[in-house]
Amino acid sequence: MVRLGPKAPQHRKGTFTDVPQGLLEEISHLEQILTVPASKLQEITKHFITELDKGLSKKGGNIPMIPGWVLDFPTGSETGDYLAIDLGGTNLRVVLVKLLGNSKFDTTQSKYALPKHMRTATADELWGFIAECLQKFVHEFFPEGVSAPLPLGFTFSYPASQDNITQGILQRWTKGFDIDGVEGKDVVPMLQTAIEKLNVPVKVVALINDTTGTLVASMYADVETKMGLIFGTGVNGAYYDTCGDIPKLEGRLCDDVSNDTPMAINCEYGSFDNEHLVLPRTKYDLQIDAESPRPGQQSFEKMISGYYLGEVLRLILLELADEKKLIFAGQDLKKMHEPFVMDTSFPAKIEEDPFENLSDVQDLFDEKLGIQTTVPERKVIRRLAELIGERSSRLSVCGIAAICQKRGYKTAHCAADGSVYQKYPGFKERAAQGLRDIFGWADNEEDPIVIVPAEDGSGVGAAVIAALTEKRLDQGKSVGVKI
Ligand SMILES: Nc1ncnc2c1ncn2[C@@H]1O[C@H](COP(=O)(O)OP(=O)(O)O)[C@@H](O)[C@H]1O
Ligand SMILES: O=P(O)(O)OC[C@H]1O[C@@H](O)[C@H](O)[C@@H](O)[C@@H]1O
Repeated sequence: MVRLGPKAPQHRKGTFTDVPQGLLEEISHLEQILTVPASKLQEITKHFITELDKGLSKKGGNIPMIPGWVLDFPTGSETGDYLAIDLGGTNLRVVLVKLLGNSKFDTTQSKYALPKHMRTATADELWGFIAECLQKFVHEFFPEGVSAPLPLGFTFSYPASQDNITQGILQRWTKGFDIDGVEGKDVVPMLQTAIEKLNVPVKVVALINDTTGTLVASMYADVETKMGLIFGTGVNGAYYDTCGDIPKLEGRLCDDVSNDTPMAINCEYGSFDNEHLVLPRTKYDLQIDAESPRPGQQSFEKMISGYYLGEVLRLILLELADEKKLIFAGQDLKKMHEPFVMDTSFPAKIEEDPFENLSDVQDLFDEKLGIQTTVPERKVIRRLAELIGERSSRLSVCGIAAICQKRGYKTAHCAADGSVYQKYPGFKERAAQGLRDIFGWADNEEDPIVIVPAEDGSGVGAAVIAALTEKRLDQGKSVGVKI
């Protein structure tokens, strides 16, 4: 049988014969609560579809389903020079995009790690940090200065409501952010003020979510693109609906917009199942939620995204060591008690260890946590990382399947970005298997719906959306609700 598309990763060949019975029993319990069978994926997807519809209704629901005011498909012939910034959960990027037309583009970019304290800094510190990064970038790449302010596409990777493309009212912080004075406010004037304070010749012309940018950038380069996806610090999906299928926009659209006018939707589906009806949450997920700055929010994201995967592993290991005294006897666990001390590269590196004695895992725990591990303990650590990684990959595709079934896509290129998609070992193969388990495709055929690497959504996507917006404004067309 020839199976096309990625295959599930090879499990370790080693055995668990040297693992003590008590620990074996714990592992089999954890395998039970962390494994998501095909039937469960199908049940979750079914509920996901009703939640997507609810988000577009007048009444609303758990999933925000934010109209992104991108009312045209990219043609691939957009041209011009645009600046873009991308405020993600881990990094700030500044990108200069030259749209060359013919689906081609050239980018120049700089990446600035968000200072660790930024999640709980003041609003002025946040906007000031971004304006300074912009100032450095413009000084470096435009040393002679500019004749007119550079148009900027501002990619803001948080749920922001928009009545038009140059507005973004932050609904709530996610990914552990908790900065006062921003929620409920329009972030565009805040950034523009900070830019003007430093006399940086830049004007914000569009506010974009990174996932909408991913959708548009990928469609600019590949017309088969049906959705943009982020599996990074956070998780999200974006796709094009049509204005006539968005009940909550009824009576709010301008005359130049008809029922079949496309509308990019920033789903913000990290909040899926905040009512806890279908997701198989464990006590570790409940603890992460309770201890987060926004308990009760982003239930789906907290089970699967980059910001949290290492934390799930840490909580389980801590329970096995501290409470059950089954591992790390006599070790100093002080470091391991630090919340979020394990970022997602931790389980990723554990799953990547190619050695049967897991010597890379030994080094990781020794260097990062000061913990000496035995071979049986490392085998348990490895199995836990596999369970957490596989659960994330499989749950992650429920949003993809729900959008495809809602829109009736029989085939699709689903453009994905983010470090978990790009770097987490086995994510791609496990995600592809999850889609097969949901759709039950025949074994001897190519997968009709595939996850493909996205184009640079927060850079090129922001530039293409800025170009589409400028074109609409030049034609006197609307880019927001009826005033
Ligand atoms: N090797 C890795 N494998 C999987 N995830 C990783 C790896 N290294 C870092 N990460 C996670 O990826 C997330 C950063 O995602 P990325 O998409 O690069 O940034 P952003 O979310 O700011 O756009 C962080 O949560 C980090 O824990
Ligand atoms: O690119 P990042 O930082 O991983 O963000 C992914 C998603 O993270 C979610 O928490 C945000 O609400 C979304 O707006 C965002 O798209």
